[in-house]
Amino acid sequence: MSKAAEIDIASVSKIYGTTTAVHAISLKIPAGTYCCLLGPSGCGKTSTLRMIAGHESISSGDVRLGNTVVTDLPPARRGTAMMFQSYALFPHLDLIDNVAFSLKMKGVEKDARRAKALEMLKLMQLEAYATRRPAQLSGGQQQRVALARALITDPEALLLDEPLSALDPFLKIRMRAELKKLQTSLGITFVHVTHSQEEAMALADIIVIMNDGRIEQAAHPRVVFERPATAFVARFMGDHNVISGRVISHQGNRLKLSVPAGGDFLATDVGAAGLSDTADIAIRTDHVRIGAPSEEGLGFTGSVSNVEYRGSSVKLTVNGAGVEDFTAILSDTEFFANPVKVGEAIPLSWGPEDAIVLGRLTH
Ligand SMILES: Nc1ncnc2c1ncn2[C@@H]1O[C@H](COP(=O)(O)OP(=O)(O)OP(=O)(O)O)[C@@H](O)[C@H]1O
Repeated sequence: MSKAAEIDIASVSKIYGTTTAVHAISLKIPAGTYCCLLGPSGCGKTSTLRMIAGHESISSGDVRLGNTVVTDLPPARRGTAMMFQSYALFPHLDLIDNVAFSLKMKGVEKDARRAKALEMLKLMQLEAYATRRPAQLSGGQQQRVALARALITDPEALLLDEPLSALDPFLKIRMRAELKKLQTSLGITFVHVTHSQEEAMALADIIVIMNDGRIEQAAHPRVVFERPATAFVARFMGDHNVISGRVISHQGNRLKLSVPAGGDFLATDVGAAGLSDTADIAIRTDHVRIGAPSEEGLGFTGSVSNVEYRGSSVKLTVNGAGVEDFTAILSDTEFFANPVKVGEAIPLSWGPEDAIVLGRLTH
């Protein structure tokens, strides 16, 4: 019953006056995918979403939905529905009529559209409020009405602009699960703009990480986490130590990096890099252990500058070998078996597969 559509974004740019907000991005979002556009404020996520929706003109390039080029189509003829961050509900209508509104415009008969609207409200756990007006709801409830209203049009793709940002933390997590369940049961393509790494990791089949109007990486969350493509992705997703230095040797898939006034580090080149005489490597914080390395370059000795207890884990910050604020996340069991203190000098190490060479975007 679902009618999902692939979204094909081909060399799409957005220029506002003298600002290029989106630089010729290309991306294919397969039909039925939950896609999160993730990145810092101003990176071009919302502009990209609004160009897919048709609420913003496309400066150059094309957007295709299924087999249709929608670049010049108005929003209502694209087969997409957008859920806005500002809920845009009608203040004088009750929830049922708000949600049923687009069906009314399509000429759907009253009982049928009200029944469908009530079904959508039930999906959002709002049936008890069906006869209220939007002003009698909390912000979070209003947002769920907006979601119900977008979905009632039976879109091929639902576009969501920061849909969870107005909700309190508990509701946010509950609604996050609801969104995923909804997307899975409807089977349609969701494109969801978010600032939150955690939200994107929890929801997405594809995370698209944007920076300064460009796509740094588009991949499954596990790939993004395990194989960040660039230093930006590794830093933005967190849980990696990113070290920059000068390349002193590169043999097979093994690279040796020298940090100015510091130590040498080994990393595995997984093929992403277009290497120059400098390189960035990423080391997973949760794969670092206290202890001497098995091989020179797979660890260093440094001074503990901070110890942070996190319940099931402990976060250590260590300075040494020319690296500031190197992070190691140890399990609580591991840490408390041999606790260390601030100011102590400790050896840290990791395995050859835990340090990878990062690529760089060529613009
Ligand atoms: N209507 C506009 N006129 C001029 N510049 C704009 C306009 N809309 C956005 N921009 C600029 O384009 C860039 C990208 O904005 P966009 O809203 O797409 O980013 P974003 O990643 O969604 O940011 P946020 O997370 O803060 O919403 C920013 O530099 C922004 O200032």
